[in-house]
Amino acid sequence: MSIEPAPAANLSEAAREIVEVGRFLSVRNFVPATSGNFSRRLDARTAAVTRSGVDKGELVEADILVADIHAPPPKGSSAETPLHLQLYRDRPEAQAVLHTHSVVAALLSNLRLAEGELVLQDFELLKALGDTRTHEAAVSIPIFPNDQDIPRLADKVTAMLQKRTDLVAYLIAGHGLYTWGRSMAEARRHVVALEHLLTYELEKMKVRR
Ligand SMILES: CSC[C@@H](O)[C@@H](O)C(=O)COP(=O)(O)O
Ligand SMILES: [Zn+2]
Repeated sequence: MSIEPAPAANLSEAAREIVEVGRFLSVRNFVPATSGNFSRRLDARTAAVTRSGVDKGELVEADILVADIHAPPPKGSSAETPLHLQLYRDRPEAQAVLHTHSVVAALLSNLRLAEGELVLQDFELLKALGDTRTHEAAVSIPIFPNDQDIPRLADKVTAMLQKRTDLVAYLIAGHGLYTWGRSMAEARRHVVALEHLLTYELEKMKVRR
């Protein structure tokens, strides 16, 4: 049975969810310094997105800006806003998008970039991702080379999302993780589960050396 998407949020609910998730991810060291950015869909046309350059563990409501998903990003919003808006266009069911910068996401994506993807398999925790129901599933996480040209990177991600309807996340090499969900709770669960799964994968590489 698939999970019903959470209803779109009003701006103050969305801001509260974003501030809360920022604290949650920051205490786990998933968004060091001013890294990471978050968003929450408001309706079919708009999303709330974090301001650029602030510590994402110390967000306040005024750091949450409203973006039109079909228009250029609002002034002052995250440098990576195009990656969020593109996801709301490509995945109508997406209600929240979270971007984190953990050590394991940056390191493993660097080490495995040449493969173009990580295929996660044989872990019980895979069942925390989307509609995955068994550890026997193979969950693919594409890895894109890092790029300071965010619109160009967003175009590459869009091309991938159009081909692959099964995706729940992607990595940017040496940079971090993007994941999304049908609610903020689901997106947050994806971050936590993926952090563990990436750690398992990295440990597996050490054991096999
Ligand atoms: C502090 S370096 C990280 C940034 O370059 C970027 O990748 C990032 O995640 C945060 O950018 P921001 O513009 O604050 O949303
Ligand atoms: Zn980033």
